[in-house]
Amino acid sequence: MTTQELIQQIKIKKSFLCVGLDVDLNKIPKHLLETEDPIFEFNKAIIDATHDLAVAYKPNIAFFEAYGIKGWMSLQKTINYINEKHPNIFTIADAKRGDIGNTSSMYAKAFFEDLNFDSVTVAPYMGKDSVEPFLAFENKHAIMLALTSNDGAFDFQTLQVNGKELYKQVLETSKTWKNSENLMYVVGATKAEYFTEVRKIVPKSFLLVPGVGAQGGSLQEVCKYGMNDNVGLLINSSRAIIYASNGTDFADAARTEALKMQQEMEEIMNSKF
Ligand SMILES: O=C(O)c1cc(=O)[nH]c(=O)n1[C@@H]1O[C@H](COP(=O)(O)O)[C@@H](O)[C@H]1O
Repeated sequence: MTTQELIQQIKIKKSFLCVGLDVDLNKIPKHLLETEDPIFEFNKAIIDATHDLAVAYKPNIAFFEAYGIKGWMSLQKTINYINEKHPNIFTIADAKRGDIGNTSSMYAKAFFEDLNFDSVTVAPYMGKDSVEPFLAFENKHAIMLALTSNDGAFDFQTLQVNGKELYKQVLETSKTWKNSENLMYVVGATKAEYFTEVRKIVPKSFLLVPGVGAQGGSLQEVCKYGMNDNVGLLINSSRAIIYASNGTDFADAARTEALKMQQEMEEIMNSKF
């Protein structure tokens, strides 16, 4: 999907919500465990209940890999279901990859060619040649960790390097890489006070923002400092939406939570544009 198409969808749906698919068999409703593929059945129900309210889905690959070959097959069924039923929805493989060039090329093939995701999350620690292979695909995007939502973000990302905080250096350097227009960045909602600085360096880029809901970040604060003229934000919520209920009403409960977020987003968009 192109960035322009994503912007279009945000305008049509009045939403910049990304629903995170972090499926844990210990948390899903018990009746689904009797089906042949509980992870897929869970995802399918969540997607059916929220697709008109969300512009993106983010399966977190760890939650599939944890179940071995079966989990990987559930992932494939999930991405195929989204691509076939809802081709206008932006898909994110949250895999946080990045390795020497030839290895990164294979990771990129796995997520872009085999599974046909629109984007994959990558870690910047190994530098240019570990990220550029993900940028070589037309209409595909690498979403690079810049300032993450967890407490450990302060271990390295905010340390001073060359007289500035490391995350700023990461953002600046990445802009010099080949096909950098295919880059988006992760900035955690729990770090709302940093968005002004981030926007000084990457005013136009899309930011994937996890950390609202279960991690306590504020949608209003993020939008205040992080929104640009095209919205430029994908706000992810995983647990607060998908585990709103663990009863047979789980999909309806997920829809209610997603609707609350979408309505808040619509209000923000109406007041800003
Ligand atoms: O790359 C991510 O998506 C990510 C980066 C980050 O800084 N913090 C973060 O929480 N995430 C992911 O975003 C999701 C957040 O889930 P909830 O806290 O349940 O909404 C998880 O899949 C995390 O792995």
